[in-house]
Amino acid sequence: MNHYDLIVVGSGPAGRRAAIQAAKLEKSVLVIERGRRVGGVSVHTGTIPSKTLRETALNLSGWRERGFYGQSYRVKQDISADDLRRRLLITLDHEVEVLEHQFSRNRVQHIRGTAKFTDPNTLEVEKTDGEVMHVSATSILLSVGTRPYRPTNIPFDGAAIIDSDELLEIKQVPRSLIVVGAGVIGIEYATIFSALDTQVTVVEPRQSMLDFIDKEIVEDFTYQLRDRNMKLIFGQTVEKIEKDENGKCRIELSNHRVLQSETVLFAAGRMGATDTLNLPAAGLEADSRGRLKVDPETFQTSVPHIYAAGDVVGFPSLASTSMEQGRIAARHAVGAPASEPPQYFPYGIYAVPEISTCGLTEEEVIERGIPYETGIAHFRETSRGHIMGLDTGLLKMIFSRKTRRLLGVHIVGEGATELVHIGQAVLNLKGTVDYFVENTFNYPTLAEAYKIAGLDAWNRMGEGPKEAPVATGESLDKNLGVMKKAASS
Ligand SMILES: Cc1cc2nc3c(=O)[nH]c(=O)nc-3n(C[C@H](O)[C@H](O)[C@H](O)COP(=O)(O)OP(=O)(O)OC[C@H]3O[C@@H](n4cnc5c(N)ncnc54)[C@H](O)[C@@H]3O)c2cc1C
Ligand SMILES: NC(=O)c1ccc[n+]([C@@H]2O[C@H](COP(=O)([O-])OP(=O)(O)OC[C@H]3O[C@@H](n4cnc5c(N)ncnc54)[C@H](O)[C@@H]3O)[C@@H](O)[C@H]2O)c1
Repeated sequence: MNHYDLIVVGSGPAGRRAAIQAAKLEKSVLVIERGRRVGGVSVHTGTIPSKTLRETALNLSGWRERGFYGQSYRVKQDISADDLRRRLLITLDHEVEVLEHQFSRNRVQHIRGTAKFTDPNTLEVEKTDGEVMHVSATSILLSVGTRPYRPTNIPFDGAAIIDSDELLEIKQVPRSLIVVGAGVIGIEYATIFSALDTQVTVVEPRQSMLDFIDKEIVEDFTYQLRDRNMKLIFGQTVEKIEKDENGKCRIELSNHRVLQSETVLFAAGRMGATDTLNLPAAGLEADSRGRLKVDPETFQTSVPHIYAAGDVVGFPSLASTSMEQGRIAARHAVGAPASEPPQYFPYGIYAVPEISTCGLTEEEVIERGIPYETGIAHFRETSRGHIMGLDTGLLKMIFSRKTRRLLGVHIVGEGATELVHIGQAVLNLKGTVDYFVENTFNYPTLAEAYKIAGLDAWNRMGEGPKEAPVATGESLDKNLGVMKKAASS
């Protein structure tokens, strides 16, 4: 039986970053992946496919040019599911190739098979041809990710009633789509298909959506969706989903309203993929959603040499944060602990339009009793916005009145997920409103919105002391706190 310094189960963002980190520290590393190709949910059914689909939909539909040429403008008249898939396959191939090359040049071994514990240091790997092998390690990282939540009362058929994995295999772009669940996955796909002129209805049991995002941004976003005829139904649960005699999906809501559509996307959350790991053999137990509890600093489970990172440990469940968690876990496992991560990480929602945010929301600032001022810029106020034909897009910054420090940046609109990093840098470097007022930005750019929003806030805050004091008593550790809290919850 081969023994390794570190065995990583799952080759998604957490697993791959952990494996390469440990290999760079000259440790022997084995990655076990049950999927046909390495990359995890992120590469095969999650982040990369959904973002590629979004980019293809926006390009082929001519969405970005409609500000100039009108709502009926299209680059390609009839967009088929094959059109959407073609680019997907090329992107995925490239991603896998890059990853395999990274593994080989860093001497990370990887095998295909499903891993399960036989004891706390040994895993049995069942390969696809039925062959079974055993491997052991000094440390083990579980980065097994999640799969879509599929309740038994939903009659999934892989064609008309589908989850987010199956969406990538649809045969045609539906004329009408009901999305159940207004979480990040539901909203991203709902708005992507709406950009393809599919008639989209979203059903969400809660009274609102995306509650972790600044309310003003969600309101602007919601207005834009309704303005283009998307139907958003809040506060209603789905009682029944069935197919009628014409093959149409029929959905009954708790208020007895009946909706019909060609396709239903059920996107009501995900479950940790821990069921096949035989956790009891390692002395571990998952929660009711299949997730593992870890020490938020080190990502160790209750069995100290077994680590868990990525979506399997819960919120924020992002590829970006998963990679960082994997790196921290691997460093700890091989005796080279990482330093504490910066306070803030960004959150990007690749809906149409994009939303991105970093730091505290206005609601959180109020809750903490921090005296504050906001600065707002509309993209239509920027010259770049005029050139691009943008009539929507909003950037909002929140500053402490006491210390002048930036507390949060929130953006909805074109390029939000890229633009947010300027605000993130200022936040983590503890910058103030004066940074935006005193620095020159490239012109014409959308980044100019930072200048406009900074000036907007500054006009109400007035001149500050030459050396702005560093914040005291304003704990700005929301993001880090969230990452730690989630890992320990
Ligand atoms: C539709 C969608 C869109 C998303 N968009 C974004 C986005 O835009 N930005 C972002 O940051 N995040 C996004 N995410 C989230 C992101 O994909 C996840 O946070 C990320 O993939 C989690 O990485 P992970 O390392 O935990 O493992 P995963 O990527 O989930 O991979 C886990 C791997 O483990 C393997 N595995 C499981 N059990 C076993 C076993 N017993 N033996 C061997 N192998 C096993 C699985 O086959 C899988 O390949 C999206 C997710 C979805 C579903
Ligand atoms: N851009 C990104 O970073 C990105 C994109 C997609 C997914 N993700 C990650 O993937 C994770 C999973 O996303 P998700 O959207 O599946 O989950 P989620 O938990 O974010 O959202 C699920 C939604 O479904 C609703 N819901 C729950 N039970 C329901 C039911 N029975 N019927 C109808 N609605 C129900 C919930 O109220 C919630 O609004 C997220 O945590 C997210 O971080 C990230």
